[in-house]
Order: sequence, then C-alpha cells, then structure tokens
Amino acid sequence: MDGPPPLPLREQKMNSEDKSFLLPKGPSRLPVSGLRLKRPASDENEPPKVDRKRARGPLDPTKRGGPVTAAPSVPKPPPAAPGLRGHRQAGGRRRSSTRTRGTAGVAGPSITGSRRTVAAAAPKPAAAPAAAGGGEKKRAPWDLKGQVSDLRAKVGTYKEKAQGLAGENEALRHQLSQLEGELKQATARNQQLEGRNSALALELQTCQAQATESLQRVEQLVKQEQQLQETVKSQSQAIRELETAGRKAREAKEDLAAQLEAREAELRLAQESLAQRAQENEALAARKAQLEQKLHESEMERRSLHNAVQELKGNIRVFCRVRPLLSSEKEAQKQGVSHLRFPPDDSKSLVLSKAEESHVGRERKEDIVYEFNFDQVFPPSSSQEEVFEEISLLVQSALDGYHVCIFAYGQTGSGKTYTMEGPDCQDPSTAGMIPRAVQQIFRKAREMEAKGWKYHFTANFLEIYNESLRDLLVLRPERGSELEIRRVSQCTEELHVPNLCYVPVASEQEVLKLLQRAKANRSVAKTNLNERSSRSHSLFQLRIEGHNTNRELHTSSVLSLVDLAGSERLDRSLSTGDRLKETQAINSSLSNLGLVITALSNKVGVCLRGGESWPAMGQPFAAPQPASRSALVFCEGEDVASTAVSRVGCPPIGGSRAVIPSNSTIRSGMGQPHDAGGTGLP
Ligand SMILES: Nc1ncnc2c1ncn2[C@@H]1O[C@H](COP(=O)(O)OP(=O)(O)OP(=O)(O)O)[C@@H](O)[C@H]1O
Repeated sequence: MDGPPPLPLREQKMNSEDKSFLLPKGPSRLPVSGLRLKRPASDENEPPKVDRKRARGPLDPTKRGGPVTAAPSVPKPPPAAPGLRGHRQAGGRRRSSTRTRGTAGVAGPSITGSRRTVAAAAPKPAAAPAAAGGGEKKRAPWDLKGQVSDLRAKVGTYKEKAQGLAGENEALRHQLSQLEGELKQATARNQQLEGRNSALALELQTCQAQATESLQRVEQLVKQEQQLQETVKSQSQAIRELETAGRKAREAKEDLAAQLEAREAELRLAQESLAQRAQENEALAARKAQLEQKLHESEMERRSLHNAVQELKGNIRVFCRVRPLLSSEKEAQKQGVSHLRFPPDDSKSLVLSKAEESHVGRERKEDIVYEFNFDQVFPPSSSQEEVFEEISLLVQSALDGYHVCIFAYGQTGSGKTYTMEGPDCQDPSTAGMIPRAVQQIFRKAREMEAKGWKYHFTANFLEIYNESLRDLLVLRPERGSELEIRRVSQCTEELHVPNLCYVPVASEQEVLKLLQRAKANRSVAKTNLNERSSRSHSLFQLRIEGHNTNRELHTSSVLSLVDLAGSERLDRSLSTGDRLKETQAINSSLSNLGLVITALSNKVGVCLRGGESWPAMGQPFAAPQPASRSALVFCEGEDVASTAVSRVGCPPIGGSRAVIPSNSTIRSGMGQPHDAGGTGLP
C-alpha cells in the first residue's frame, strides 16, 4: 500500500490525548496577558486565602491572647521554573499530576499547576496584613503609626505579590508560546494525520472493495471447488467403472484371444479338411454331373416310358362313373341300382340288365343284358381319389408337354360337376379333378425344379352359355364385349379367344381362388332333375410352359378340364321358358360336339360355322403337336339303364352306338388328331 505506514494503536491514542490536551473544549483559564482570572466579586479585594492562612499563623498569639504583631516578612522563593511543575512546591504540599489533571478539568494540569505555583510563589503576607485581618485587632484610630506600618506591610505584600504574579505571568507567557508551538506542531501533525487518515480511509475503501471482490471471487471459487469436487467425484466413479469395464474387457480379450487361438487351430484343421473336401467336391461334382446326366436320361426315359404307357393305354380314354343314389332317389329305388352289375374281377366293364317289352306289349321273362367296356369303371362306392388316380397319369403327361383334355359328360344330375369340381364343402377328401390336377401340377413342378426345369402357368376359365362365350374370371363383364374363337394365325391350327382373361399364376392357391371366382360366376339354375344344374359348358385351361435352360429344352402344353352341361330329355326335365331354351342349346351343342368328334375320327375337316361351342370344346383336340391325351368321363346317375339303352338306340353323341360298347370309334377320332396332319379343325 502507498502512503505512510499506519501508526500503532498506542501512538494513535496518545495523539488523540495530546489533541484533547492541546485543544481544550471549555473556556481557557490560562492567565493570558491583558486578561484577568475571573474570581468572585467578593474576593476581588481580598487577599488570597493562602495569605489569609499564612496571616493566620501570626494570629495564633491572639488566640493565645498575645498581642497582635505584624509578622516579619519572609522572603519568598522565586517562581518555580516550568520544568518544576507538578513537583513538591514551596509550601511542602505535593500533588500528583494525575490528580491535578483530573481536578483541573478542561484547563489542564499544567495551567492549574502553574496557577498553584504562582499562588505558592506569591509573596507571603506580611505581618501587617495579618494584623489587618479580621482576626487582628483594629488599631486604634490614634495609632496612625501602627496603621501606616500596617499599610506599608500591606503594600510590601502586594508588591511582592505583583512581582510574583509578573514572574508567573512571564512563565505562563513562555509556557504559552511553547504550547502554541506545540499546538502548531500538533495541528500540522493533525493535518498530516488527517491526510493520512483520509488516504487510509480511501485505502480502506479500496481494500474493502477489493475485499468484497475477493470475497465474491472466493465464493465463486468455493462454488467452483464444490462443482469440481462433484465432477471429480463423478469422474472418479466413471474412472472406477471404466477400470472395471477395462478389467472385464481385458479378461474378455484374454478369453477371446484364447478362443481365437483355438479357432485358428480349428481353422487350420478346417483348411486342411477343406482342401480334402475340395478334392472330394471335385470328385463329387464330377459324380454329380454324371448323376445329373443319368437323372436327365432317366427322366427322359421316364417320359418316354410314360408316354409309351399312355399310348398303350390309349390317347383317348373313356371312363364311366356311376354316382351313388341320392337320398331323394333312394325312396324311389329301394332295391338300389340292382339293374347294374360291376363284375368284381373286371374293373373295366359294366353290365346292365333291362327288361324289354315285346313288340306286342307282352313282358319278357328274361332281362336283356348289355355289357359295356370302358378303360375304367368306377362304381358308386368309388371315391374322388380313386377316380383321380387314373386322371393323374394324364395330368403328368400335361407337365411333360402333352396337351391333355378331360371331359365330364352325362345326363343332367349325373355327377359331372361333382366329379370335376367337387362339392361346395372344402373337404380335401371330396375335392374334384380340377383342384386335384392343379395340386399335382404345382407339386410336380416344384420337384422338377431340382432337375433344372422351371415352369410358368397361365389360367383361363370360360363357359359356353346358350351358344355364346363368357369369361368366368371377369368380375364385372362389360356389355358388348363379346368373346369369339379365333385362329392364332393363318398358318397354324391353334385357336384362341382374344379378349379372354389369361391370368398368370404361380401357386396352387392362386388357381384355387380363380376357381372360386369362376364358380360364383357360373350359370346355374334349379331344374326338375337337379337342384343346382349347370346350364352351360365350362372350360378351364391351364397353359404350362416349361424351360430347362441347362439343356435348352422347352415344353408347352395346355391342360383342359371340361364340365359339359348335362343332356336332358324334355319329357323328364319338363323344362319351359328359359330352361327350355337352355336345354335346347345344351343338346344342340352336345350334338355338334359329337359331329366334331365324328369328323375328327373320320379325318374330315370341320368348318368354323354355326355355334361357338363345338370348336371351343374341340380346341383341345386340334393341337398340332405334341400328341394330346384325352379322357372322357361318362357320369351316370340312377337312370343309367335308360340312359345307356337310349344311347345304344339313339346316341346323343355321333357314333356313340359304337363308342359305348367298344370305345374304338371315339378313340380313333379323338386320340390322334396330330397324326392326321392337322385335320382336326380347319
Ligand atoms: N360321386 C358322388 N357322390 C355323392 N354325391 C354325388 C356324386 N356325384 C354327384 N353327386 C350329387 O348328385 C347331385 C348332382 O350332381 P351334379 O350337380 O354334379 O350333377 P351334374 O351332372 O353336374 O348336373 P348338371 O348337368 O345339371 O349340372 C349333387 O347333389 C351331387 O352332390
């Protein structure tokens, strides 16, 4: 700090005492020149009491009764020097400066001491004043001499007193000058001290400001310290956690290192083993190639053998299925279908017994027996699965690249729709030929993928109702969008329906959904002979494209599944109105189909004229290549006897008289259109 160093506390106290000493607060009683000490008026003309006391001394004789005489004048000591103030005075009385100072009040001890000294130094009263005191006897008026003597003594006394006072005054003046000098010094010192004091006050303020600032800083630092301590604490915790984690990581690292070492050892072994395996793989790859080649050869052989078997079985197969009696029919025929016999040792023949009337109307005793031969006969107890066992061979041919067509033909209510589609219930055991064929196709296609084959499928579903084509896969058919059958090109025999929906399908489920949609769109009605009679022919087609890119093989075929509308005898169906019209259209189209088959069997060209139904249904037979396979499932109901006999006599299909017993004609007509050099359809 700048400025003079602070005084010690003792020194400061002394200074303040000095100040109070030097600067009296009350009126000064110093005997200043020109001023007189104030005394009571009564004492002005009286001599000091000391004098009186002194004067009393000589009066003792009065008390003793002696004569009053003037006391001899005692020479007075000179006034005490200022330095002797406070010491034993001439009168022998001693006063401490402290006591004097206390009693002196504001006047200060020196002054009082000086006054005392002055009083002590004053000339002692002479014997005259003593004689003139109250205690002295008054001189007789006549004692003038005595009185003069007393007066002289008094004057002498006063002279001495004046001299003492002058000396005292001189000493006081001297003392005053000294005190004034001291006062100046003290004032200067006081000013100096005040300056220093103000400097110190400023310094104190600065120090206080600095102290406040320092205090704030300290508080901030304390806060920072607390924060830092908390940070340190958290960091310490984090460090401990990190150390723990690090320790664990080191342990894990060591474990991993051990594992890595073990793995490396395993890897070396595996690499060695891999090298061995690579050699083995090479050998296996060669072996695989051989096996694949063998597999392919065996597959081709299988196809060839299958084809041979199918050809041996016949490209056209005719099955007969007799459905069980319905609950409504059981009442009418309590004996069951007794007129039908299925030879147990021959699953290909059906024996029909019929009582015929003679020309004259008399009943014969013995029934006429008709034996019909088919590729397979399914009695009423046959399940859908048993029927499909035969159909599945043809379905496999479709996957192998053969066009396959399966017809269901029969009277109304004979079980065609049941056989082809199955009942409405979703029981898999009663599923019809179409869903089973689709299931087999996709399952076999998946199996063939392992042999390098990939298949693509496209489905369409149409119906022929009253000689017009309808797309069963269209949700809302537009009016005026008539469907027609067209040749794909002039140089091919292949037919197609341009505006038909051809839906690419990739799974069995997708096809089943399409079948449901088609079933909902199909034209059905209740007739006398069937609660839910199909009033149209339906044709479901699945185009199969197979590719074997490894061997550059390609197959293309169409699987057609046809549910023909049931032929009806009007005398039994008693159809009228729309049903009659439908019946006429159905019977007409079936006759046309018979004509087509007959024409094909006779290798005669058929013109695309008239109704559309027969070329549509004949389309599968018109496939130019490869060879096609066809199956005709004759469905028969409870009146199979009359139906069969009526066919024998008046067949609904051209040439069926020969067909039913032997199948030979229909086989020759339907089975080999491609062999005839494209003579199926013009
Ligand atoms: N194999 C069978 N087992 C049990 N019921 C059958 C069998 N075949 C047909 N049915 C029943 O016979 C009735 C007629 O069958 P479906 O409708 O299939 O005959 P349809 O030949 O298609 O007749 P339409 O030509 O009039 O359509 C149906 O109630 C059907 O459930």
